[in-house]
Amino acid sequence: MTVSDPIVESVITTLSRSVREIRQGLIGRRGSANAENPSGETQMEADIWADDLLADRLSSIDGISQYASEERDTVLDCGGDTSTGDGYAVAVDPLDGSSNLKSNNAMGTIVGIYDAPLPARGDELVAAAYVLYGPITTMVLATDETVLEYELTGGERRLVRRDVTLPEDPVVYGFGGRVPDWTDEFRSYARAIEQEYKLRYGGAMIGDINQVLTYGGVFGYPGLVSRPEGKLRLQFEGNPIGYIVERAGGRSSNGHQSLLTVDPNADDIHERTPVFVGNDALIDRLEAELADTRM
Ligand SMILES: O=P(O)(O)OC[C@H]1O[C@](O)(COP(=O)(O)O)[C@@H](O)[C@@H]1O
Ligand SMILES: [Mg+2]
Ligand SMILES: [Mg+2]
Repeated sequence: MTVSDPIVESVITTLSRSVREIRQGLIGRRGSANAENPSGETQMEADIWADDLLADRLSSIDGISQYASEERDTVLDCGGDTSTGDGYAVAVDPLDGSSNLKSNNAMGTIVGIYDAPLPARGDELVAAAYVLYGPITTMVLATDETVLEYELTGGERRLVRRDVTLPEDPVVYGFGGRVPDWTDEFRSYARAIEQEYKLRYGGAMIGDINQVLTYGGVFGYPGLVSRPEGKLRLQFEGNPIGYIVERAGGRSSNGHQSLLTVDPNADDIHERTPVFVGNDALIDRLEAELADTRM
């Protein structure tokens, strides 16, 4: 099944065709690159390699005017002018959860396609997708029309689920950050959720989000006492995941409002944000618990 927007279709086709190579290329690149990304995190060899590969391929697509990623300081200009509506901007987390390379656990790739120059609000997304490198490789793609799940084999994508929707009865939860570093308000929310649902936390957001989309529930990486802005990045992680979960009938939040309505810091493409996504009722409860912490 192809997407009606030809630029989005080109990005998704290019991503699908690159995934086998990325997966194969992880072998031999599990070590640290002895370098830091702009967020100050140690980069793995595979982070840099996957970023170069995706930058090269996505930036050469007709209609893509900007490429940005977690692994590079600045936005890459690819021709065209996003501000005049001439082309889309792609924001990429080339490998999500790359610290899982060491222990050989799940990882992902995230792509947000914005109809605005970066950094942009999440409601400027026209599509977002993630690839999950699990026992099999799958991709979830959200557009304004629907959410689709594909299996990726041999460079091709095979539709396995149409109109992906969060199940109504939530089952799982997963929260990041060390418990002593949680705020009192978030801890109180987490304690209640723990009594009701099953813990699923794998150290790669994409793996955990895919569980939420499959079983229903809530994923969160909260603001911490030591780092109120949290860990995840708005442009590369929060917005695309918020868009996918909202399109699938759930909600996203930074603790107080939908991630898609947050005005980005124009000077910081790597801005971090608390991220919460999941079933409506669970995000409502979270926002009620955090209401008094609004700045
Ligand atoms: O190790 P922690 O603190 O649990 O953090 C895990 C979180 O950080 C991330 O790995 C951040 O993403 P990157 O690996 O792309 O930097 C998320 O995928 C995951 O949810
Ligand atoms: Mg990530
Ligand atoms: Mg990453």
